[in-house]
Amino acid sequence: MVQLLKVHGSQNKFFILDQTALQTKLSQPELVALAKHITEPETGLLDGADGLLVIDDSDHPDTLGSMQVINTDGSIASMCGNGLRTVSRYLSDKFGEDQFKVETMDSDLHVHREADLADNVPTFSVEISPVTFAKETLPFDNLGTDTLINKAVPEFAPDLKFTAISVPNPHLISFVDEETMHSKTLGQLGKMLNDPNPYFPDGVNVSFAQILDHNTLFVRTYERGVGFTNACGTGMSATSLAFCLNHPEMADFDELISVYNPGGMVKTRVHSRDDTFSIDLIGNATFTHKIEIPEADLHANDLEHAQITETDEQPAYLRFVESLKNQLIK
Ligand SMILES: N[C@H](CCC[C@H](N)C(=O)O)C(=O)O
Repeated sequence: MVQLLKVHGSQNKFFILDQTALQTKLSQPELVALAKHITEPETGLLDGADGLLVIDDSDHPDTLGSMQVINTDGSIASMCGNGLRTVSRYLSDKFGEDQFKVETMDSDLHVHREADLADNVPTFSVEISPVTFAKETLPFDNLGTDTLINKAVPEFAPDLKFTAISVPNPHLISFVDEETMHSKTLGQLGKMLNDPNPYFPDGVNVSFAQILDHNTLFVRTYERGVGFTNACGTGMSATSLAFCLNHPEMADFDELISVYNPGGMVKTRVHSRDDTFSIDLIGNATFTHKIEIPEADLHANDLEHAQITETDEQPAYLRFVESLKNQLIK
């Protein structure tokens, strides 16, 4: 029997599979097939999820493992901020370390355990980097510019300004008012830029942000390869950087920024050192279910015999979200 986990960061939900626990690791096609199946709301497990996080060994210095990110459509992402917090907790529990690195597609990222955000809400801080604005790194094209920083793009939306950042997965960000936040614009733009289009050939995660107060945002994201999620860790991180760059009167580098989202809240801290940026993403790493399944069934992508045990962490997380509402209302 093999154990998988169902986890979330700000209720951006994932399944975690640790390849090192298998007699025979799943092949890449088997991993992609499993990701597309297990995350399906109807035919998957536990009403599905926003992706599959695959943990494996790493021989890089100071790392305790590697993370691969597979979206619900089977596409591979170079990074996942909410997911990396849950992978960090898994590796921390497995090896008894609280500060280490995790190998990801583009770089080995520093992670460490933080004090719990609330009772029974385990919390981690993860490094989001490398950060670039160059169009080749997203990639984007046909926008008449090599970098897109707080610029109008009428082709996207008539009266919004946009910022494009890769962290290193691709993000397109716009600061909007309440009415625009709750309009159909985000969904329409997210779909347009993730269907075949002349601007983002690999697609892009699209985030709308509302400035609530000094160092305080609300962010909603339409994710590449997934669609709307409760939160997008790399999206909230990239948006925090855009916040510091585009609204310096409302946001401070090196200070904690509270980023509320439909799934809860995370904190970010944006660092700028001689023209390179990185972001600390701090938030919950909640494990909601343990799943036991025969290894052969995993290879066969057969979920019929999965045995599921719920943990006591989701009620604790919901109490944390409830406490936020009181904070926000003040
Ligand atoms: N959909 C993203 C990957 C997951 C990122 C998100 N879930 C996060 O927490 O950063 C992409 O294709 O770039």
